[in-house]
Amino acid sequence: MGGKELPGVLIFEIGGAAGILESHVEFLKTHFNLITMKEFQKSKEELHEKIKSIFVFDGRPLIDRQLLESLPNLKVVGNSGVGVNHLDLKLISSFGAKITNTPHAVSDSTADIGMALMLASARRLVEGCHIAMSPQTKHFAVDWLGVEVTRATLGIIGMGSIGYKVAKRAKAFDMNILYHNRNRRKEEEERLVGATYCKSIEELLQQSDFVMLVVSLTSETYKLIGKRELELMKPTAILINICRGAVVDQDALGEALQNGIIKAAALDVTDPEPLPRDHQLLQLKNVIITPHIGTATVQALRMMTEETVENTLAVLNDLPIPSEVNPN
Ligand SMILES: O=CC(=O)O
Repeated sequence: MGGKELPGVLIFEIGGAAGILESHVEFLKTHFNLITMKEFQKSKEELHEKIKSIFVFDGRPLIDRQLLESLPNLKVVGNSGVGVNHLDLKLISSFGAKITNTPHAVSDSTADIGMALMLASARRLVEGCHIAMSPQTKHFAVDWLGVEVTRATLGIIGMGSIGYKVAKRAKAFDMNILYHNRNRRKEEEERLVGATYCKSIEELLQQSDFVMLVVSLTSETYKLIGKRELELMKPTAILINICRGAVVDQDALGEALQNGIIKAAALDVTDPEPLPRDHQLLQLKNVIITPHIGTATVQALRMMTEETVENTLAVLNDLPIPSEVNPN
């Protein structure tokens, strides 16, 4: 006779850019009855009632009131990734569903991208690459110099799990580490030996050679770095953003880069993504932009899926939830 029915999980699709990886499907199917948005849209209420969870990957499926109203037994929305700014947390929790995310899975890969962008910008890797690979190049004439990250001062804004992993990596480069966080992180300071807490962002901005943004996007961090903050930075400083584009006032950043207020910027995130093709940041030589690839590794994706499964099973089985997001 048939065994216990697996809980239904709504997913956007299998494969494609915002879909569950084909290679993860077998593992997921051992725990859940996966229902794609296409199947869901064609289905009747009976199937809606089976859905206990939604897996959100790369911001999809979009969760609005209409979708929530059609899922009477929804218990949990499991976001793959740490940032949840694309979810209406209050709305979801008003339907009695919990929200989870995957902070552990993403921290190494995102910290790696932070270091990669910092090094690439400091050593002008992208410009160098174009010269070395251009069909026009006859000999290597490079009329600029990079700067070294070794022994430079790195200011990290946001000392969560990603900020901490960045700091650990920066230690290996003998960098002097400053950090700002809403709350001082004494435990991290002890483990990092020598990392200095800056109570004010201003102090960090004034002293840093590299400023790395690693905060969540909230109403408090929206355009946290604007004209005033950029003007506090050294003219030789480089800004690296690996969290969310809207943490920076991009118009002010474009102006600052054009007018020599800061030296360069390296961004894995922009607002919107991608930027309109005529955006001023795309015209500047002292900017590197990557297409939000902080978590785009084989390992991170596998761990994100595993962490989402653990969170979801914990909610469904009334067990302690490893990573629950507070809707407030
Ligand atoms: O952007 C990536 C994440 O939020 O994990």
